[in-house]
Amino acid sequence: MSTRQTIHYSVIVPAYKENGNIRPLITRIFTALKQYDSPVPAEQVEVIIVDDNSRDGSVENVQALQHEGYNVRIIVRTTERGLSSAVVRGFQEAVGDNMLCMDADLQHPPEYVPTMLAALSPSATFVLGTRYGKGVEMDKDWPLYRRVISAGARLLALPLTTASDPMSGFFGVRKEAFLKARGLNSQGFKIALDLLIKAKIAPDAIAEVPFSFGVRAEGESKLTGKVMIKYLEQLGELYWYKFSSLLVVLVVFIFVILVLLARSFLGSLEPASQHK
Ligand SMILES: Nc1nc2c(ncn2[C@@H]2O[C@H](COP(=O)(O)OP(=O)(O)O[C@H]3O[C@H](CO)[C@@H](O)[C@H](O)[C@@H]3O)[C@@H](O)[C@H]2O)c(=O)[nH]1
Ligand SMILES: [Mg+2]
Repeated sequence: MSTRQTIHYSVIVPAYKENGNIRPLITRIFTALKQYDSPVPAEQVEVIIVDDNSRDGSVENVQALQHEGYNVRIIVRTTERGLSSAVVRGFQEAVGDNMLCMDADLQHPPEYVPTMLAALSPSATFVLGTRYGKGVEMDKDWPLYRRVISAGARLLALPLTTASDPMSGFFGVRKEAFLKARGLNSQGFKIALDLLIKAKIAPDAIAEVPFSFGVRAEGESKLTGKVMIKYLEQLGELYWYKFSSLLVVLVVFIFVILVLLARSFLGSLEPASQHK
């Protein structure tokens, strides 16, 4: 049995009404970790499900998995809701220094968990599962409207980060980098983007792991129009966060130029007034 001291890796799974997906998710994660070539030992990994009071049997399901020896626990929130804040809560509760976030619905392949966790290191403080890497593609069954939304959202984030897929919900971060982030936006869906900017992750500290984004195994997506509006609000906040100091410098620069121009203009008028 693992003790807190031996846990170096924490997998955080935000979940809302995902009972049907929990068992396959947990068993597939640990099966992958128990493979002989897994770069990460299964005994060093805990899984934390952050559930927003789904009351769909998820708690009982997790208890059954615990009895079978899986290192998984479930946090049930009753006063808060939302994907990003659930992820932040999971990161705060995590014992491991290497933390991974993944969806419950099996769209993020559990077989990638060992590679994603192993990609984190003191120099690679952020790992991003990317759907735009070499050799991968969105699942061919992904509806066109989702591809269009995803491409548009990605385009709007281009000025903010060099990461190829900052919209991804499959990502990891080192605890020390997470703790540096101030004022995380816990309203939206895009916690990875928020972290990349607010934890000031340098481009060369981002490891990217290409993966193919599957279709949801069970249940329904929670990506609604409201969530998309929240994303636009989040983008506005991040643009301000990142570029407001640049704006101040620009305004000061323009002001100095105007003062210099005014002085030289007034200077050019001076000899004429002296001849009067
Ligand atoms: N605790 C909690 N979990 C939530 C909530 N809303 C969603 N989740 C969980 O968050 C995960 C993703 O939710 P989905 O509803 O499956 O989202 P999606 O539309 O498939 O979006 C995914 O792909 C996007 C990229 O296109 C990602 O940006 C997004 O983060 C997510 O991974 C699932 O495990 C879901 O149960 C919530 O309010 N509370
Ligand atoms: Mg999904």
